[in-house]
Amino acid sequence: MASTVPFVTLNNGQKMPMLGLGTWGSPPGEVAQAVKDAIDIGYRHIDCAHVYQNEHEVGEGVKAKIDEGVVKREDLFITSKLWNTFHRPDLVEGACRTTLKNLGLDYIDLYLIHWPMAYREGPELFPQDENGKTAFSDVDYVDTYKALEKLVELGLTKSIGISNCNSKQVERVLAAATIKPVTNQIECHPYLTQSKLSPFCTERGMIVTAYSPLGSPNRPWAKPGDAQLMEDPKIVALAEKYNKTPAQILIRYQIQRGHVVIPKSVTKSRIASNFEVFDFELTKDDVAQIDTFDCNGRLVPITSAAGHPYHPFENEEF
Ligand SMILES: NC(=O)C1=CN([C@@H]2O[C@H](COP(=O)(O)OP(=O)(O)OC[C@H]3O[C@@H](n4cnc5c(N)ncnc54)[C@H](OP(=O)(O)O)[C@@H]3O)[C@@H](O)[C@H]2O)C=CC1
Ligand SMILES: O=C1CO[C@H](CO)[C@@H](O)[C@@H]1O
Repeated sequence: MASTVPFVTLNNGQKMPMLGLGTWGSPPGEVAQAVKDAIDIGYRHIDCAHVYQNEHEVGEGVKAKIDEGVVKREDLFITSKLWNTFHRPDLVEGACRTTLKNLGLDYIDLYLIHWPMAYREGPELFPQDENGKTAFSDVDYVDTYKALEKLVELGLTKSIGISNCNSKQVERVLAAATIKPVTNQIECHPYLTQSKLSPFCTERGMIVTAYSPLGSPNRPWAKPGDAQLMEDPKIVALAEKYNKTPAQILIRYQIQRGHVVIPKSVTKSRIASNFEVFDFELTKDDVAQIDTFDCNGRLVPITSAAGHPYHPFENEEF
């Protein structure tokens, strides 16, 4: 029998498992099996997105485990995200229904605005102008958020939230929200600890979901010679101290900060070992030491959207 994961209670009372399976870059032909393995191991939370272009296969994995009777739909917490080309309020419901169709579900548990920047509406996920630059749209993410609220009323998603929003953007959404965002899903790991944005969100009743917690070694723009978080001697030393793997230290670090964490893997042994993080505790001093590794080392800077008026990491306070 698989072990269970602790939950956080969201600001609407919904329970969210603190550990989930990431699916960005999980390839066709592998991701359905990864989802099935994860559910067998005990994962109950899957992080998806339309732009990952694999929701159909994620859904196959989920369906297989529901059909086998391993889990019921209500045991699972499935997140998806609205891509940047669907921010115009009249496109939001259709985009969510497409995701539901791909996943083979009647509802999702959480729907996020993936980024605050809107891109030109149309069939391409990464539209470009005549100069090869990302083509923007001027839709305000607050208007998009108001359209997400309607999805809750329609029963298409239980909760809604935001992703990649800086503190000013969080404030703007909160000021307009009738239904509060439950989370801000943001990059978080020892090289980018989010020491200001994390408490800023939690003080406002929003959970932080930490993405790229292992340092996203397979991000497509990684260059040879880039620092590898899991190979950092300071993390390796902590792993040796606790007789754990570097990945387990990095996942546990997030959990002890009260963050939800969504490491990605398509490797069964790693999916399993990444789950073995509830049988040990980092000392307060070790958490504080990891906090000092921050070097503003952002791994997902979305430079392709440079110059967008809503780019969250340009001229941000935090
Ligand atoms: N909201 C947003 O804008 C974003 C959200 N995300 C979400 O967060 C998830 C996680 O972030 P992501 O950037 O994918 O990166 P992670 O930090 O989770 O790293 C994933 C990589 O680490 C490898 N890995 C996993 N476990 C281990 C292990 N125990 N030992 C060694 N290597 C390991 C995986 O390899 P392998 O699969 O081959 O085992 C994969 O290459 C995403 O998949 C996505 O769901 C991510 C980025 C942006
Ligand atoms: O979640 C993410 C990973 O994939 C996207 C691009 O393909 C990123 O923009 C995004 O942050």
